[in-house]
Amino acid sequence: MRVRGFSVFSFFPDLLFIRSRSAPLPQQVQLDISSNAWRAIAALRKKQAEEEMMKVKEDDLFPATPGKVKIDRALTINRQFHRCFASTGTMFMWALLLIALTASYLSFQSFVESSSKYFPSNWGGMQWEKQIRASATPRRPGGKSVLLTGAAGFVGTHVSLALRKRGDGVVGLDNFNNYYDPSLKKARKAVLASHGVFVVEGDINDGRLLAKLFDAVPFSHVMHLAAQAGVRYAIENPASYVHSNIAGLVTLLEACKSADPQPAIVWASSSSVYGLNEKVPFSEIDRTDSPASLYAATKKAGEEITHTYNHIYGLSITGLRFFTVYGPWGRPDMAYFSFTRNILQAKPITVYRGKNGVDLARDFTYIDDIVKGCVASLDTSAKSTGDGGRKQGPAQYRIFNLGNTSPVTVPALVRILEQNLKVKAKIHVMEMPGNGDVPFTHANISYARAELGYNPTTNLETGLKKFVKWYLSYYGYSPKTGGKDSKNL
Ligand SMILES: O=C(O)[C@H]1O[C@H](OP(=O)(O)OP(=O)(O)OC[C@H]2O[C@@H](n3ccc(=O)[nH]c3=O)[C@H](O)[C@@H]2O)[C@H](O)[C@@H](O)[C@H]1O
Repeated sequence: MRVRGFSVFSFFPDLLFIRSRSAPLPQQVQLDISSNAWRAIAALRKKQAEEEMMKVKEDDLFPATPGKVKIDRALTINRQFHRCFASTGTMFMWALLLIALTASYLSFQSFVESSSKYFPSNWGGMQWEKQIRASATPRRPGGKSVLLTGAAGFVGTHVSLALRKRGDGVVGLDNFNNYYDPSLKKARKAVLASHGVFVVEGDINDGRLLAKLFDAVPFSHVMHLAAQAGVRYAIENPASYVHSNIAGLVTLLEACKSADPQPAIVWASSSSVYGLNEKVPFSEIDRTDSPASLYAATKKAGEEITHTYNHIYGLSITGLRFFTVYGPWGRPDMAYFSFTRNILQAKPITVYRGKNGVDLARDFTYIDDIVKGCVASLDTSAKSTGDGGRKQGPAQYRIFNLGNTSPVTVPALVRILEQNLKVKAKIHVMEMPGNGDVPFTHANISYARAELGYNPTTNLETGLKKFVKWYLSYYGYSPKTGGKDSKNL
């Protein structure tokens, strides 16, 4: 109880008074008490003795007889009130309580303010709402009104454009984070804007923003593509996967479940949920309980979480397991993209190899095929059955593989790039590090074929040719300068 050589009781003898009424003070504390404090205590004790005397007198004046019950009760309340506040010690306790309450209120206020600071509100206002509504309005009879998260991402941009081009209304949402070059995301946004798709800059974890969007527009569908992607980056930044792929997903589902009408939801899961599964090709009914990365684990968690919202709230859910999607406007963190950049800059590339020298293989799937699968999923999704946040009947729940059904090894991918770029790669081969990769992926797409009419038609040679063409034109690569005039390389 000592503060820098002083006793707290020296400053607040009432504290000691309160303490002394209940139990004797430890010797050390008693020694610390100044004579002023003792004088104050003596005065307080005298006052307390007088109060006790008063109490005895009142009890004598108003004995508890049947005829005087009313007066007794009133006086007793008065007396209790008096006792409660008369002692300075008790008053001190009330003051402490008041201070504590005020402090908790202020800290709550600052928590609320800091939460809204975390999600900068560069949204809202009449003009903003007008843009949202215009972008969400379909331009064909029976057109959909889609909220598309991750709209400035690779798959998000392509799906938004496809929907807009056929006359659906699309409002994009993207947080433009810096997982990879945000200028590429801004460039995609500009393309979308030129086609009349408005992209809101915001985070799927911002429940206020989501509520505002659903207030402004009765979205018929949500295409949820916002996520923390990348398998190996989860080693570096695990929290970002939990933030986007779990917390963000739940915040979005909460908004969807409360929306009126409830939208049907189509969202991006991943081939990585098959993890260490060795049965090929991977089928939707295969086990998915051995993820090899945190990314895979969060996508698997997403499948379970969406199932819960389907079961409890009647949300219509379609999960799409994408298989290593590639193409123009792609993701710079992916192998085909970073290999292209390095090959053009005459830098070495690292090609991982599996156990026993076996080449790694992926069921690389071209973006246009994926877009067709996404649009078909929206078109075949049933309505959600919930109303006013409550389920009114069973709702649709589906999961589809969207792959290409023809895996290609990573060295074969490099050879195709070399042919298209007309440059020989400097290849550094190393054993696959144990950081989340799986040796191969291979999709069985018969379910998607039957239900969605999904039919991938682009092989890796054709797809990479289109990618390289886009890459060279986007980055302004000129063979004459050896790429030295390229932007963002
Ligand atoms: O289908 C998915 O669910 C995932 O697909 C994608 O993951 P991956 O299949 O791992 O693609 P990607 O990184 O292009 O590596 C391709 C191959 O190159 C090998 N690889 C990679 C890098 C390198 O430097 N060297 C190398 O050999 C590497 O070992 C691998 O064998 C998405 O990124 C992911 O977000 C998710 O959607």
